[in-house]
Amino acid sequence: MFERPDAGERAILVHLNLQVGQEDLDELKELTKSAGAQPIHVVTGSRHRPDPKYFVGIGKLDEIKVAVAELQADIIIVNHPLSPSQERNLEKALEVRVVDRNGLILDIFAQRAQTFEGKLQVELAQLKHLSTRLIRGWTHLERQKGGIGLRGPGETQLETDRRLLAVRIKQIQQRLEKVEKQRHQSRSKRKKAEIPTASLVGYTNAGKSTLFNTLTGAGIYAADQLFATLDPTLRQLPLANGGEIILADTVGFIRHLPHELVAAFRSTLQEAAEADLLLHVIDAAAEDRDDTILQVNQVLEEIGAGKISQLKVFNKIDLLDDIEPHIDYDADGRPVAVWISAQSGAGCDLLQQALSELFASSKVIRKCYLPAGQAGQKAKLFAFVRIISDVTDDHGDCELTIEIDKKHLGLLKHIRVEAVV
Ligand SMILES: Nc1nc2c(ncn2[C@@H]2O[C@H](COP(=O)(O)OP(=O)(O)OP(=O)(O)O)[C@@H](O)[C@H]2O)c(=O)[nH]1
Repeated sequence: MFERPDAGERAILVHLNLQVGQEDLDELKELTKSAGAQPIHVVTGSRHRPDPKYFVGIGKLDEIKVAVAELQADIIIVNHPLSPSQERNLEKALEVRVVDRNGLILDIFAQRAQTFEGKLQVELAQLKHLSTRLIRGWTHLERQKGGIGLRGPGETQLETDRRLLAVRIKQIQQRLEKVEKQRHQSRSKRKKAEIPTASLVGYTNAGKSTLFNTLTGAGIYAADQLFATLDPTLRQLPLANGGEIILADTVGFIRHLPHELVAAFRSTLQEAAEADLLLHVIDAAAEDRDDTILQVNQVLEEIGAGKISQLKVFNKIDLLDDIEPHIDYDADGRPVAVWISAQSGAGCDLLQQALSELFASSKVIRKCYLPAGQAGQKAKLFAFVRIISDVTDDHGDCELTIEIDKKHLGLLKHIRVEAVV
């Protein structure tokens, strides 16, 4: 497993201007801090194409070597994906640990994951990342083995490591399958109960968890670090119109989220893909605000959630001078954006109002069958529903077509009911 950087680990960042696959240097600094390390120096350069052996050129390698010695760096973080052999060659040449951008993001995810499922997902992604980096003489698994019965007779170090990895990967996959099944079941139950779901999505650090907490009063971990949330958390949220929805907090998005992570978090992201509404939380004060909106929409496309309707939530307006909380409506009078501060709570009542408006049409038509002798049930129903038709036959059995608010559907649970489209 990865050893994660201890707090304050001194990191030199390496960032090249390449013709393709350009990454953002400021974001790398934020990611480094999120991992608990301290960016002490940046080495930049330009290359037409990465060097196959070291990723950087020989001249740049020397420059990094000098910086490592002078600044007593503990780790090099390269702002690009490295091949396993490039990572190894760099470590050998520089004699410090080298992590690429994907490894860094995996490390942050590993530190943040809080629930059982999140931890399993991260471990799986890490092991897969590691399995591509196993070579003869590689001793990262040294700590994990050595237990009696763990090493087979005549196995080389590499074979043992490979075998242990494969066993662990399989174990985790099996456990994840179980958890995913449970999540699927709980989603189907919610669907059956016709409780609409809204998922909070947004660029990492936009303020999703803070908003989730403000709206639902839950004590979820929110920190000024990227990716504070890795596990979706579900809460019931009563609306101003008397209805209710399920609110789901999801993992923070980021540009070029490593593919192994998208795969690892498939079930978590599925929560967003199956929502009735996406609350797209945006840091209104961020300089690259429009770009983050595009990046999030791109990830949503990738996970099959591109067509779900969105309510944009422009957050952190307390950091802007001239914006008061308000709702933006489209030409049809449908709320499309709400401007709020999740931290101070300003505008959260407007967000509630917008949600009530969006979920206002919660009435459904149902056909119910009441056997004779259940007049009491009928009287109860009359108080909550609009009766569209009421036919009683010779035996006293009754067939009713009713319009009922989704939130009162529970009243029908002891009666035979058919959905009427
Ligand atoms: N000034 C200000 N800061 C806010 C507001 N809302 C959230 N923050 C801060 O922004 C930072 C990120 O908030 P989170 O709620 O953790 O963000 P997130 O989108 O859940 O982050 P990830 O888990 O990384 O996806 C924290 O330091 C919050 O205190 C706000 O309305 N105003």
